[in-house]
Amino acid sequence: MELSINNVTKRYNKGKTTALSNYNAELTSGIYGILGPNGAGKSTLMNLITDQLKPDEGEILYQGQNISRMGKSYRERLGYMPQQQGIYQDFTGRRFLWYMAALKGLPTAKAREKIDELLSIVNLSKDADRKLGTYSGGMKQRILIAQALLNDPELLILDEPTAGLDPKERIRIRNFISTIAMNKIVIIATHVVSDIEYISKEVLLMKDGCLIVKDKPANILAKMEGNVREVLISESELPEIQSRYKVSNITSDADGIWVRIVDDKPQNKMNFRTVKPNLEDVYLSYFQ
Ligand SMILES: Nc1ncnc2c1ncn2[C@@H]1O[C@H](COP(=O)(O)OP(=O)(O)OP(=O)(O)O)[C@@H](O)[C@H]1O
Repeated sequence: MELSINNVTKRYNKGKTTALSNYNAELTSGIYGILGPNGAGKSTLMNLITDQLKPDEGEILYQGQNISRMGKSYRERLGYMPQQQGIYQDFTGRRFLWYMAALKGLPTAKAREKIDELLSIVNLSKDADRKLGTYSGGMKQRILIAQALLNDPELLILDEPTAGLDPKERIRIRNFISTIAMNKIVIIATHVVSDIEYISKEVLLMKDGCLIVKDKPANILAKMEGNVREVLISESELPEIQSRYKVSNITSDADGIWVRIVDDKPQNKMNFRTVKPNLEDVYLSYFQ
């Protein structure tokens, strides 16, 4: 399986806004985390990969073929979970999956088998006959993932799969995604670092429509080694630290306030100690 994004540029507003600029990436099976702040171009990239938008320049190839020319044979291989918008509140979970199976053209016998299997995988068998309007945020996200899996996709696109969820639900969704990712290209767009930190084969950092980093999380973290520090300070020192450094975390305990900063050469006499970087630190160093 191979998805190639070749020199793709996408503009809006009659060319005045460049949402994606000369984007290049090769993706093979595994989980890819696309990380970037609001407006970085993640949704534009998702819409291009799902062939809902056409590039102004460049092309996207799946197994060497231009996806725009593959039409139905591409859609049959694609599963897409869009950002959660008004989902059919009066449908039960099961009816929603039947409806989506019909839209995807699944034969009835295959749909029946698949719907039961997926309801069980996303742990909604017991709630399948309740209306979606009564589902929690996490249950809605899980039924949306289930619909994206109805056609056994080779390519699974998840746009902000944990939006609006509490930390417990977020962990559950993240673990769930990593269990269904076998033999697929899974692309997760998010601005929540913890969604992808431990499950991604590669992380793609996006800024202003450009791909600025594409690498394994371990390699990205290795490059930050030595640049993340902690220091114990008193409350009165906090404003100066905050104005001088990129602060990635503040915690207080009985001894004072622990501040975590990202900086390669802190110009301060304080007792900084070097700590192991995490992806939050990386995100901060690029996006603050
Ligand atoms: N339909 C549109 N018309 C005009 N400009 C658009 C349109 N869609 C997106 N843009 C602009 O393109 C840029 C990239 O937007 P995009 O929605 O792809 O970013 P994003 O990373 O998905 O952001 P978010 O995390 O907020 O969803 C932004 O400057 C945005 O304002």
